[in-house]
Amino acid sequence: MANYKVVEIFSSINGEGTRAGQLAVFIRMQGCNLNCAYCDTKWANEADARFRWTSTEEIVELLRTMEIKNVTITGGEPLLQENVLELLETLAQEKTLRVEIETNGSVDLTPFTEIPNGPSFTMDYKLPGSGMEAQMRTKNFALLGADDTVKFVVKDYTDLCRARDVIREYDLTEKCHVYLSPVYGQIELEDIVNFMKDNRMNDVNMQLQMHKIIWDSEMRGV
Ligand SMILES: C[S@@+](CC[C@H](N)C(=O)[O-])C[C@H]1O[C@@H](n2cnc3c(N)ncnc32)[C@H](O)[C@@H]1O
Ligand SMILES: Nc1nc2[nH]cc(C(=O)O)c2c(=O)[nH]1
Ligand code: SF4
Ligand SMILES: [Mg+2]
Repeated sequence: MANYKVVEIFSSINGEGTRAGQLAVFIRMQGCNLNCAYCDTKWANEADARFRWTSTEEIVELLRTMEIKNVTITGGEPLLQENVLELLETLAQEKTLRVEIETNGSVDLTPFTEIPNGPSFTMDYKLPGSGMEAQMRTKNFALLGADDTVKFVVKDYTDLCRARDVIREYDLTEKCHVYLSPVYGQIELEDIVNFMKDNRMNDVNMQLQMHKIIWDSEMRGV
């Protein structure tokens, strides 16, 4: 069976997404193909980041003992782990779990969206402020459904305008959940609200990362 490069596993409340505020187990995988200017987990992306090879069975066993329904697989970029499809297929058979993937928008979601009882996806669309927009795979939008989310992490006015235009161009609010989230500490929060009002951004959710409010913003494992 397969092993994965896991840099941390912890339980907390989910600080982001449609299940924000609910207990969740986080499985953070090592490594990423992007290098977003604002990334808050750069430490996990380094090639020499300390990871533990963790098997599918170990993960299933741990989740059973933790008795927490929500599982968020994140990173780094979790969908780049070799054999991660096996992990997702195995977790799909654990009927009590609700699995969510945080993914960076550059990875083809096709094989992962075909899993019966598979996970839900929170896919970032990386905006100009990240420096990574050229890597975005907009074909993924067609694969997303009502349980999935497209998330825009915004740094400034240019990012807000681009997010608005992408939401409109692909009619995202008709397909899935849509979130706007500030790059932590880099944009006035009320500017986001005013932009949403000015642009009549109905069906879009603004969201703050709750864990960075509850704990120190640099804290790991929360
Ligand atoms: C660390 S990433 C890992 C998953 C995947 N690589 C991705 O980018 O979606 C998890 C989420 O945190 C967000 N994020 C990273 N750094 C952030 C920051 N400084 N402020 C707000 N959100 C941030 C990302 O945009 C993404 O939505
Ligand atoms: N509490 C908490 N909630 C989260 N939701 C998404 C996270 C992530 O890093 O992907 C995260 C995280 O790191 N901590
Ligand atoms: S894609 Fe995600 S993990 Fe990778 S650099 Fe960007 S925010 Fe960080
Ligand atoms: Mg995080």
